[in-house]
Amino acid sequence: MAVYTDVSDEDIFRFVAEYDIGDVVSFKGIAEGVENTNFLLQTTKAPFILTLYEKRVNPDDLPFYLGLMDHLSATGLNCPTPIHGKDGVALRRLCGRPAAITSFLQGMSPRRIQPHHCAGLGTALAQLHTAGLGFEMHLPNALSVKGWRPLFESCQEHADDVEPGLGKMIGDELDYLEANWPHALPKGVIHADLFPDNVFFFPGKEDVSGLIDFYFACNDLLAYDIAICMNAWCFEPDSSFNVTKAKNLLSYYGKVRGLSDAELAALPVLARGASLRFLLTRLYDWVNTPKDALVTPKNPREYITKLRFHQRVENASAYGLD
Ligand SMILES: Nc1ncnc2c1ncn2[C@@H]1O[C@H](COP(=O)(O)OP(=O)(O)O)[C@@H](O)[C@H]1O
Ligand SMILES: N[C@@H](CCOP(=O)(O)O)C(=O)O
Repeated sequence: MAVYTDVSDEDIFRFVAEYDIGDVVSFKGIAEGVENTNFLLQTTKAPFILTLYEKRVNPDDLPFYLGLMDHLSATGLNCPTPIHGKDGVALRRLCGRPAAITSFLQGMSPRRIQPHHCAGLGTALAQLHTAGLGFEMHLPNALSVKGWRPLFESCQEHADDVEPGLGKMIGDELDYLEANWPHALPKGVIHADLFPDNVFFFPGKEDVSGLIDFYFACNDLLAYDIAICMNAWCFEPDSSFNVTKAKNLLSYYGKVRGLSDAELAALPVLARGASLRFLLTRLYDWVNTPKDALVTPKNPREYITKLRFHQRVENASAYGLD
């Protein structure tokens, strides 16, 4: 349950009066999500999402996230549009926290991922990367290769509690990635957390209906975002890699934004990096989340398996490309 901050009826009536979005009809907490507090807000005009930004989001980064959603919406990408108050301001405060209202997106995240979902994802991801090229603000990725070692050092002593030998495995992998990271690949705005829960489809339709949760978005290598998606979408529940899903993701991406030979060649190392990034944040949460916390931490072991798979990959043909 991710409602960390309680908002009273009086608070919400007062807050909504600062906008031109009609009157409150209903207002309820959303259980899904882990980072922020989200409410579904129905007014006399439309449904909206109200988000209160919790401790893990750096308030200094919020103008980037909201500005990016404004920018992407203006290009026609279907993502939450920040709603500006009567004074023109989108980022406000509610119950002591930074807060914003965004448009509500119709659609559902897929429960059982099928190969056609990965095709739709590939198209949507390339459209996002292309649309992001015109966005002028800049936010470096705090969770890219430079950030991984300090993150590991903050939880290293507990790594072997998750799996014996994990500390050494991560240390060796960090050495490899720091020496081989492909810094010169094309850069731009990436979503950086485009897991199935952040991608909506209409039932029975192949195209993505919308993308949400831009609160890890940043500037980094575009192909690194593809590697994150490959990990999140192309492994089966039994941990096997589904090459058809990967092929769909990569080939539909390539129809919108062509991938260079250098990007394709770098996919195995990028996929190793993407595995390590989520292994580390999950390991950190695993050892730092109190037993009675509202949200159950995600299992780091899933990303140990994914990392091992990519360590054995020699080139991008393992991902279904000729
Ligand atoms: N703009 C939106 N339109 C529709 N539903 C949304 C929107 N934003 C968030 N949600 C709902 O709220 C849930 C949590 O949102 P998310 O941004 O993933 O939270 P967190 O950042 O805390 O992980 C989503 O799974 C979705 O059900
Ligand atoms: N996708 C991350 C956790 C972040 O979750 P989200 O609800 O903000 O998308 C993971 O799987 O480790």
